[in-house]
Amino acid sequence: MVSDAKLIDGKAFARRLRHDIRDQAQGLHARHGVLPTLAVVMVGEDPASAVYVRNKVRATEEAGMRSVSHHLPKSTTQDELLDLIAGLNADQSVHGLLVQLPLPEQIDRDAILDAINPEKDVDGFHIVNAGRLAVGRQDGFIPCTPMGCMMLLRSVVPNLAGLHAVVIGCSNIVGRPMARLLQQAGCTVTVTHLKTRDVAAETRRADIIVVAAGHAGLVRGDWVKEGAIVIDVGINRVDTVSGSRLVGDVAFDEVSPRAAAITPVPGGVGPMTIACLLQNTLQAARQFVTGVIMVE
Ligand SMILES: Nc1nc(=O)c2c([nH]1)NC[C@@H]1CN(c3ccc(C(=O)N[C@@H](CCC(=O)O)C(=O)O)cc3)C=[N+]21
Repeated sequence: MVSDAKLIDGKAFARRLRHDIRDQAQGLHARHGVLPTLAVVMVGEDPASAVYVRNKVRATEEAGMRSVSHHLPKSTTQDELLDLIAGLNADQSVHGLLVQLPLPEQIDRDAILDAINPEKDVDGFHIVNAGRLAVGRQDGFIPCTPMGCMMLLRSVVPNLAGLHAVVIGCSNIVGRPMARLLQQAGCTVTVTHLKTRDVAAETRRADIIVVAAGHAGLVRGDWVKEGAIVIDVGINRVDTVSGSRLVGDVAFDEVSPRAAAITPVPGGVGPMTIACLLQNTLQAARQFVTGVIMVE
């Protein structure tokens, strides 16, 4: 691809971050004998989830950390999954723990997320960590995708204070935590959702647009103010004549001439999500070490 100053290279940013994390993980191991460890639990056979889980495991090991993965059949009951989580919560050698979503329909997602020890909740999906973020406390885990988006935004504009940000989508995983983080960074934040009357009217006023709608090509050229920064969280697989490819929620060819900076899909937010998962796993291991030192 031609080098383009406005393209935000999430892949390169994530590579550097993973390199730093590797150094820090080695330091922790050398000083305290603690090898940061991430447990990943997957239930069922969702092919996209299987790819993500494999990528997470590989990235964890490449960063010099340990990974433990558990793959359970689609027929797993909620109680069986809760038992596994209880065991991983109690396992002192495991610092970070995540359950890949989505889960099969017989399992209540919230019951599972609530069962994870919040101090191991490296996805930041536990209600306690969501609550910490909601009230502006700094001691929780921040969900990986919004954390990665903030890093990419700050790489373009270090000081976001006073900017108007529009977040499209209000899921607990991306939109809501994203809005909190932008607000804490001093942005004026609008969150649009399915009931919003005119999403384009909102985005046209935005200095920053973050879209996590899961709708290929939703954001069109004329939705975007000249000079805006556009962060595309969408990952949609679309069929082409020669197979399929990944596209975001932004009509990239229309939007990129107008934007001051824009993330591509793939190679934008996705790689940052995984790098931030490693960052949270390192944080969990550090907090484990601090806790051990405090009780000694
Ligand atoms: N408990 C849980 N935590 C998650 O963090 C979680 C989850 N469940 N369920 C599914 C989503 C999705 N997700 C992605 C991570 C990396 C890429 C990524 O690296 N994408 C590459 C492309 C990958 C490809 O080619 O398929 C890119 O955008 O460049 C994408 C998506 C994490 N998720």
